[in-house]
Amino acid sequence: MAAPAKNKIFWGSLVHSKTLDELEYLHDTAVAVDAAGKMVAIEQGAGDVAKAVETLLPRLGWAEADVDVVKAKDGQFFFPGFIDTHLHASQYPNVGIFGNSTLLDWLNTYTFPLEASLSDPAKARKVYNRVIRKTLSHGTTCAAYYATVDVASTNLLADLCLAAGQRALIGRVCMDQLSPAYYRDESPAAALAATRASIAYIESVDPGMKLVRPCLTPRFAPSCSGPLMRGLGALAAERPDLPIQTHISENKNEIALVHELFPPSSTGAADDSYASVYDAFGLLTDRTILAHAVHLGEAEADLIATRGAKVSHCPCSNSAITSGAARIRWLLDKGVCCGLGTDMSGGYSPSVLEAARLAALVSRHVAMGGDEHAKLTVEEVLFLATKGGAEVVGLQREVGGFAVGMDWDVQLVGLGTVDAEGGVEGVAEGTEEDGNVDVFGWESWPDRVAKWVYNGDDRNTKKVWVRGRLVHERIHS
Ligand SMILES: Nc1nc2[nH]cnc2c(=O)[nH]1
Ligand SMILES: [Zn+2]
Repeated sequence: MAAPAKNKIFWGSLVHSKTLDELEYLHDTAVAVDAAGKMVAIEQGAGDVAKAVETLLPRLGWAEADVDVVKAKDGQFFFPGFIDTHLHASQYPNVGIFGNSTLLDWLNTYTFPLEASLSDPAKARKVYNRVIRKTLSHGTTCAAYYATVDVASTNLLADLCLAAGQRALIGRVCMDQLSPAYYRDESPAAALAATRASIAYIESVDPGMKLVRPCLTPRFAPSCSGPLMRGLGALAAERPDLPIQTHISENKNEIALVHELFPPSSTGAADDSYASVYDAFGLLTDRTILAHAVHLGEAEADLIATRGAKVSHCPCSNSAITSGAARIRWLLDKGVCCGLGTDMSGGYSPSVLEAARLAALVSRHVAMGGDEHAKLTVEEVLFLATKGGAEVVGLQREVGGFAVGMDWDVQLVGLGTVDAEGGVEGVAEGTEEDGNVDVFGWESWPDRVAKWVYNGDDRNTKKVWVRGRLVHERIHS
């Protein structure tokens, strides 16, 4: 049996987003985290870890023996865990396998056969365990997962997230049309019953939805009939505590298909936009996570902003399967809340840091198209990866930054050797385990963070906690 959770005090440098375009650097800072994983005190400027502990213990009424102290080495920093706002756990074995396909042929060729095969519980266990471990090792403390149509394996994903300690939204995929007969819900009623069954199971294994929560998941408009979307809209109204996730406007052929399948005369929508289809079925809400949003028109982007729906930007996937370049600055300027998604396996990388880097690069391609204002900074992509993502998944009060009352969902980042003190014991400077980022010691903190964003990887993610529980540690940390 696992040892009971203890109170903890973390000490060192902390970096997090203050606003979209500003990072805050807190040095010589101690954070007290109670046994439930909540930050209960933040103390700056004690001078060293011992003095910080000495100050905090009597104030909190904690005995020294009941507290674990975790000190970041010089040059290391605590950073909020990443939020992956869109990924398909069931597609993980296919990362990197997409050839020259685009969305609709990619789904039929690569994706549906793999997802269908995960109704084999042994295979699902293997795939889900791997994707959880891999994303944790890249600092993803919270993931908005799509599982498959199959209820049992969807429920298994929730079980495995709980066991590994990863915070997650778990979506049983709803789809009752336009996929092969071997992989779809039999009817709208069957899809709704299966969704309810999965919700009930996930609530039973994590009653307070402390770590995992069910997420209503109409795959995307083309694979859901009108009656299924209407039923899901009704369920969304019945359960205002549950998030909703789907795809929107990723690929031009997909959009043409939506126009064909859902003319406004069939839905009662105000116009023929993709967003209006979801809106007509009650699925465009402030709890809705819309992945991609690449080819939105002006009016539908305004509708998304008005409804308070959120966007998951997936630059790796949008580039890999040549969907297009999403205009994130344009969406942010409209007040649309955005986060980042790896969208495995449309995207090939499990890393939200990579997604941040690609968000910066794709924004430069948008800028090269004529809109200089489109460029996203290091500060902005890190905001999307953490605070923005937290709001996208509806957990902005719990995670995404450092504040009393929030949960300790945090990664410890260590860059290449800074000096004898900051280096990692047993790791020689410039070796593979030292990582891809070389820090010479004269860089400012913003420059170090920029080097991490552009050159970092999982070797820099030394430790990861969710709700105060250590859920990943590199051998050399
Ligand atoms: N990228 C991506 N887009 C989709 N649209 C519908 N299903 C999918 C999916 O699995 N991946
Ligand atoms: Zn997707």
